[in-house]
Amino acid sequence: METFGARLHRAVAERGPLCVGIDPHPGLLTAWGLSDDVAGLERFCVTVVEAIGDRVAVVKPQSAFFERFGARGVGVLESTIRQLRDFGALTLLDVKRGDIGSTVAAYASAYLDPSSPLYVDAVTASPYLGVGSLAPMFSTAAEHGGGVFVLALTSNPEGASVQRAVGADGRTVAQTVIDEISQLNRGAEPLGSFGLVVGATVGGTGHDLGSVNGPLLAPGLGAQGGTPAGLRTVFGAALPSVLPSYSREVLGAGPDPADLRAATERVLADCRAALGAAD
Ligand SMILES: O=c1ccn([C@@H]2O[C@H](COP(=O)(O)O)[C@@H](O)[C@H]2O)c(=O)[nH]1
Repeated sequence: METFGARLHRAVAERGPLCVGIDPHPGLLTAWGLSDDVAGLERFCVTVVEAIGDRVAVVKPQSAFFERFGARGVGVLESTIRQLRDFGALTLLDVKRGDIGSTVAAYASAYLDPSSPLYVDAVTASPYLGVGSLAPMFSTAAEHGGGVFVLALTSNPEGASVQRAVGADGRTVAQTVIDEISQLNRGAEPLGSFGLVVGATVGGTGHDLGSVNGPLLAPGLGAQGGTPAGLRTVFGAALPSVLPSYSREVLGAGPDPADLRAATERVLADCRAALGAAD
């Protein structure tokens, strides 16, 4: 079975270093001329998937925007995930789960077990009950070729007070997370399956990302003010492992599929240039 790291490595080589988020904000539904209900949600998602699902390496639905419509919204999430798979995109569900280990095991079944209706290639996870509490996600991901992206240095300004707090061993909370994930990826080729979330907005933080050997998801580009040119300051030598992620910057170009594709091509070209990736 091919690991998530290997599948991601191949997808990025084929389609380029880009993740596009599906974040159906109420304001975007309105701007697209859609109703702020399940029918509008469904039309929004089908439009995005049909426009860019066959050309982006990773697509990241944001669970919150589906959950706000209850069971029917989650139904749309399920069908969106299935359609993305049919279009050949890797699916990363941004759901930021974390809990005590026995509950994390249930989250792992929900998202990383291929028999689940919400099965995706990878999820985001929160480490604030301890990275070790996420062990059931790591083991389920490893068993089924999935991936987990753990929050390290988030793009929002409030994150720093927790993530950059210094522990008794002199390391920040974020560096502890980085080091534990690096350990999980040790020896993996061509890339580990366990990633980190590091916002494109955080600037130079002095954290050592050089040994992660896994993907570094960089949200915060575009709408939150992060720029591809700024990625070098954030990631330094780890730049080749960065997976830049945009949501509103691309989605705001809709609803015309040609405009969504043009926005995707534009940000991809910017990211390739910033990462020094080949066309
Ligand atoms: O540190 C983080 C972690 C996750 N996100 C999520 O990414 C998108 C960003 O959307 P934009 O429209 O491109 O700002 C959104 O789903 C966040 O929940 C993040 O922004 N920062």
